[in-house]
Amino acid sequence: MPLLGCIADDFTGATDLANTLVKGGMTAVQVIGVPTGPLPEADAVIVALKSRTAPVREAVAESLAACEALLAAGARQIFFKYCSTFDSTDEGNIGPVADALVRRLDCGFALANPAFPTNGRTVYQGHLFVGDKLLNESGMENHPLTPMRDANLLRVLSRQTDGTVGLVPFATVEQGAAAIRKAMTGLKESGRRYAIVDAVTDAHLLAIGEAAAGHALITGGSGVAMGLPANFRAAGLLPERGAAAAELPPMRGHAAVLAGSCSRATLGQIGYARNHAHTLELDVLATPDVAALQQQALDWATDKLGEAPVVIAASAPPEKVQALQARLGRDKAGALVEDVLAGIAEALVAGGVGRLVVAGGETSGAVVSRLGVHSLRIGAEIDPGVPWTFAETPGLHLALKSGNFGARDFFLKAFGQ
Ligand SMILES: Nc1ncnc2c1ncn2[C@@H]1O[C@H](COP(=O)(O)OP(=O)(O)OP(=O)(O)O)[C@@H](O)[C@H]1O
Ligand SMILES: O=C(O)[C@@H](O)C(=O)CO
Repeated sequence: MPLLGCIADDFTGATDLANTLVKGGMTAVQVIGVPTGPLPEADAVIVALKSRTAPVREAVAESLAACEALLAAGARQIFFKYCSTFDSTDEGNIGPVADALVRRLDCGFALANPAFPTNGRTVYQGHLFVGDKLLNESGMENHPLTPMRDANLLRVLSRQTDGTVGLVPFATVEQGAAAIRKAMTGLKESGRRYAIVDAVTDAHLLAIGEAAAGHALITGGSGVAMGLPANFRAAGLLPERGAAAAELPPMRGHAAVLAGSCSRATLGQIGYARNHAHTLELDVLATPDVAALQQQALDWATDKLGEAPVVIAASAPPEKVQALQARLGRDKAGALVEDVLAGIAEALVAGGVGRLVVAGGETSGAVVSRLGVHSLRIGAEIDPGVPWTFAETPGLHLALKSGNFGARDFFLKAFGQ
């Protein structure tokens, strides 16, 4: 029976959350899509959806179905995981999904906190920063699917919900769990449905987690989950598991990287790989043809597969992404690239790749679905927010890298190179 039931709006976000929980000593399994059968045994079950950019009704329906499955399995608390850069549009999907979960759980209130200080995401006076930049000046304003042009999370969330949004400010968070709990209760009693809670350090996140021990629903990035294992331990529900929580079978097979993220971090990692690994950059704008791009990649990779990774990227800088979107439309452009990379993944795995890194949440969703992966067991962390995972079917080690995560050498470091 899971202690914590999680609903993640994309696949890399799901592994990021699972990673945090495993580091906190919980076992965690990521289930792909709304579960249809019994849930796997783990302290935390994370249902990974591809709902971040889905139509609102679909995102809400799938999230509610996931919630039902988690509650039916006995989950004591529900966690709605979204991106640490609050990726969404004015239509949703963070607000509508959170609204539906608040109603389903009849809790009237939930905190909202995307902070992840280790990866540079902090929230101060309700404003989200990426490193030393406001969200809307961080590169996220150019995101292909969810451009973020406002750093004020009270405003951003207010546009997506029919409820109201309050703030638990830095000065309160600094005072610790009791003060945060009191402030959240006050906001709930005054009719606020959400509280954006400031957090600049991990200590803040631990205090927020402690303050939310009794909450039916928590919403946020993986950071705010840091404090949750301690709550279950304090309640006598979670034994000490230590490193055993992160054990995976031994790695085997060739190594490969597929990149579909166009984030600054991923573009930097591709730049590094260009000089340190076999790297192919597909020009989707020049050849917007799924079969031709797949053939090009597979012909190129065939004599290069081995211990060292081959890196295949469709990623492009903002002007090229915009040009393809102008030609095909935003969704079609994204879907075409996802289709290309999913097909390449399928052929690479059939050709002996057993260790695969995928960069980008939407991209990971497309690849994992194509490979017929049902669930992922979470292993050790490579870089903050990105663990190795193991998929029993088809017997593959996968690392699903959030677009903006990982050091410049991530694509080599993942394989110990
Ligand atoms: N050259 C390109 N032109 C247009 N769209 C592209 C191109 N390359 C990739 N894309 C699309 O951009 C989108 C990138 O989203 P994805 O979620 O994979 O990355 P991300 O948003 O950086 O990662 P994360 O969600 O983990 O933060 C995908 O839909 C992908 O297909
Ligand atoms: O929170 C994050 O930044 C990531 O886990 C993510 O959701 C990227 O898609």
